[in-house]
Amino acid sequence: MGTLEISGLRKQFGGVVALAGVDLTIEEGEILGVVGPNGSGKTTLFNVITGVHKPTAGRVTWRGADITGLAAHAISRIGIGHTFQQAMAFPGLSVFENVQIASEHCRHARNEAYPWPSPDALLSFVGLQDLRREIAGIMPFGNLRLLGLALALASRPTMLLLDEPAAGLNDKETAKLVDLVKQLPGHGISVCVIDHDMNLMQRLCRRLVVLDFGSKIADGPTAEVLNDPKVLEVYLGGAL
Ligand SMILES: Nc1ncnc2c1ncn2[C@@H]1O[C@H](COP(=O)(O)OP(=O)(O)OP(=O)(O)O)[C@@H](O)[C@H]1O
Repeated sequence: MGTLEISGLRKQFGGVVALAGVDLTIEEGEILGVVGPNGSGKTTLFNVITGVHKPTAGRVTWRGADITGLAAHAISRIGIGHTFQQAMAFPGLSVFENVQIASEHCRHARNEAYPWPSPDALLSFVGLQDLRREIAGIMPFGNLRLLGLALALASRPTMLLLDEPAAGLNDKETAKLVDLVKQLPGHGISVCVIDHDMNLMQRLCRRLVVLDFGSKIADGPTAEVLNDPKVLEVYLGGAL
């Protein structure tokens, strides 16, 4: 049994079918990648898992418990954290104050294996300890992304959903992010990541899922999925 199991997940916005009945398992300790063309349902999948949207049909279970349709704060409390495409820091506060507030807010979340006992420990993990007094709103974009990761980790998750974590980062910043994310399973945090960057996905994920028009069209080892003729044809127009 996986940590997070999704079955028959469907989400419609009026006449638009964003998810057309998706089955998906995220295993303990893995870094799973979800890819697909624009509009294929990736962000909707995250939004339904994290309680931003209620599904039209289907079921989400977490360690065997039905969590379908729970509110976002309840999903966060059981240990499913997420980052946003846009960094969600308080712009007028310092890096340290942002992480302190997030840590304080989530201090009752249960995660016995949580490895960062203080905001400074978290800042040290993401490499922002020397910038702890910087005002978040005037930080360069790459550092803001790292702060976004620290804020997500402050919720003491045992699973983290990352939505396009490397968008807008340069090669050096991306390498740093890859290094950090790859360490997460070793800290007891499973990861599911959405991104368009296949190079990034190959470096991060052993398993890839491909969505197309709200349906899963492939699920397996990354190299196999990227050579699947169906994926090449439907997702990449025949050439990767
Ligand atoms: N809140 C909403 N209201 C109406 N339609 C929506 C809403 N959110 C998503 N959709 C539609 O659902 C479909 C799936 O969108 P979604 O954002 O999940 O795709 P995506 O794979 O994340 O795309 P991208 O790669 O461009 O971020 C699209 O047709 C989109 O227009």
